[in-house]
Amino acid sequence: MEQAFVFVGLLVCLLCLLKCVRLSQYLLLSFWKVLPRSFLRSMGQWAVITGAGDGIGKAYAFEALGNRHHGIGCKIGLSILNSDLANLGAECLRMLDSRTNYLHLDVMDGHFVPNITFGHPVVESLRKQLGQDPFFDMHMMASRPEQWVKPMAVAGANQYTFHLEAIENPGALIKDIRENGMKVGLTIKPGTTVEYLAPWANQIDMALVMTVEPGFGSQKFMEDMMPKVHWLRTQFPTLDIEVDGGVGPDTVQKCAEAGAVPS
Ligand SMILES: O=C(CO)[C@@H](O)[C@H](O)COP(=O)(O)O
Repeated sequence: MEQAFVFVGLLVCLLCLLKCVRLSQYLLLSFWKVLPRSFLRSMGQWAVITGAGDGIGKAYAFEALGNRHHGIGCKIGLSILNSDLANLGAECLRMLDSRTNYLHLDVMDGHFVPNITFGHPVVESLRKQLGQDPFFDMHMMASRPEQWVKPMAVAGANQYTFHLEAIENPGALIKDIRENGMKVGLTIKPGTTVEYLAPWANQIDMALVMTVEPGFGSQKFMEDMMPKVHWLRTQFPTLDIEVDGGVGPDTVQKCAEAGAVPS
């Protein structure tokens, strides 16, 4: 008899716990406006980036590949770098219509990399045109990434990814990004050892492995960067890993097999 009471009590506790979890998820999705609902629902997946280097059509095909039953099962974030920048809003809408999971926005300052793209004013205009839902993943190829945290947050960025090579004190920058309501990404160039990410891996939301020299789209995928992805997956099984540069239908499987998608 006593055991029956204990069993019923445990069952009631389990049901209450389940209700609490569902209530907290509802509250998180309903009141936490920092991230779009669609992204909150997709949290915990893995991201692979492709530019439109081979034309947006091919990138769309790649996006479909990523979401079809090819066993890849990761998020696809199309880079806007190679799109028609004179029609950026329309190009972003086309990418969103192709069901890209998020938009990868490449910010280049002409100093950290030998190229210039756009800054927070463009981000603000895109946010106004595209609405609050699309997730903006900012790839900051800038020498002073600490300078742009607040302007990008105010403009409507959701994730702020900075280069380890560009900062003396990643911890302070990580703190500032979070205090400005954005997720934190940390990235390394092909020439940087992946182990340098380790001290920060538990403080960030995503690690980005560059598979091209940052600065330009349409470059050749550097397959020798895949051991970095494998190392990250092995050391940090739950960390979001993003691969960026020359990723497309012919290379995405290599990213997945290396660990950009959890086993
Ligand atoms: O950061 C970069 C280039 O520096 C990337 O985000 C590229 O924009 C990706 O374009 P593809 O290499 O896929 O064409």
